[in-house]
Amino acid sequence: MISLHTASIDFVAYHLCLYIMVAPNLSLLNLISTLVLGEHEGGFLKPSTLSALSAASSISKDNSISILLGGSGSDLEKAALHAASVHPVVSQVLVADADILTHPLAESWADLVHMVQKKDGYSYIISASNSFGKNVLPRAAAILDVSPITDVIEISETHLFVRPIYAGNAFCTVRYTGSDPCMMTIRSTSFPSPFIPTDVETNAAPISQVDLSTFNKETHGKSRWLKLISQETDRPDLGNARIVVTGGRGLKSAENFKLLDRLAEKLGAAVGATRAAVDANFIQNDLQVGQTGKIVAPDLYMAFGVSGAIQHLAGMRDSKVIVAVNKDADAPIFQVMDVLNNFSQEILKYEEGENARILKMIAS
Ligand SMILES: Cc1cc2nc3c(=O)[nH]c(=O)nc-3n(C[C@H](O)[C@H](O)[C@H](O)COP(=O)(O)OP(=O)(O)OC[C@H]3O[C@@H](n4cnc5c(N)ncnc54)[C@H](O)[C@@H]3O)c2cc1C
Repeated sequence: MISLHTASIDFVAYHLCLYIMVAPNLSLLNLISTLVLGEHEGGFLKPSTLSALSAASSISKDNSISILLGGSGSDLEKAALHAASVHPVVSQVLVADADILTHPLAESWADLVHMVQKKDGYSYIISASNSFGKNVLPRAAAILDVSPITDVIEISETHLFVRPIYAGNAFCTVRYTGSDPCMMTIRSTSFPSPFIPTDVETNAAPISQVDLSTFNKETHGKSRWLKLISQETDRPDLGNARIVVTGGRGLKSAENFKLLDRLAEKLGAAVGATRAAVDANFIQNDLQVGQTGKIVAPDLYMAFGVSGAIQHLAGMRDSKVIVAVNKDADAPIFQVMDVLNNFSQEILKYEEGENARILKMIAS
């Protein structure tokens, strides 16, 4: 039985009335909240997650941003501390401590995202457009019954986004009209992170554990983590390198590709390749740049024996300065290059800025 005292009815009526008067103005309060799917390695957030944060912070300055981290052990704890202090835009860090979340398996991660969203009701869920985000986010979106927007390169308004189509040959402006959450993957190269860690003591965001009591680890058996095969290298990561030297089929052999290695060594650059070079076994496929490879936007991109097919340009056309070395004057790469293959002459002409210094260094 429910019995309400008249005074309490007055109290409820008063507050209901107050709510109705205030409700139309709720939009002015701008209650935007964003969940960023965080990746970490060695106890630090990966640069791709910093870019996702940068994108989240560009939605609105009143955005309350949470980072979701998964995994276990000391790496997770350290990464949570890093996330909490990486920048004041981070409002909280959510930590899901479970072994199954250590690896980027889509089934378990998508279930986690679904669970967190059901509890906290975010307006946006953002991930970098890399193998992790491309794997997890669409699956989570399907479970949440919303349509994700992929490869966002610009956030024009809170629900207006720009993304490339036709392998980067056209840009499409998309308005999201669906219900919350608006889910998107962003191109890291379009949201460079200006974040530097803040003072851990004074600016750390709160860290909370995600309640995993309803997270059924047994239902995630459709895929299984086997192992990670990675090459130990001192070179910068292809996706984040400031300089990339790329070889195409024009290099003609794996032996000639080693010349690129030596150049990359000298410049502190990453080596890239075209699909034709990969298919010809000149180099391993994780170095492929392009539509079906990595997307890069370094300060300097040097293409040796690369024709410049649209599928390749899709992965590198946002590079700041493009140098092309090719014997065919009609090669499409010359439509996007800044410096011609007649090296030494052009280097002399190219007088300005940091890139000129780099080019002169190559020439010497
Ligand atoms: C669905 C799809 C996805 C694809 N995804 C990608 C992708 O992600 N990345 C990618 O790169 N490609 C991709 N491709 C392949 C792409 O279409 C091209 O085939 C490929 O990029 C060509 O590579 P290339 O420039 O090395 O080879 P080629 O087109 O054979 O060009 C070789 C170039 O070397 C030059 N050359 C030859 N000898 C010399 C010399 N001695 N000195 C200087 N220059 C010389 C030639 O003039 C020529 O321009 C994709 C294709 C499809 C259909």
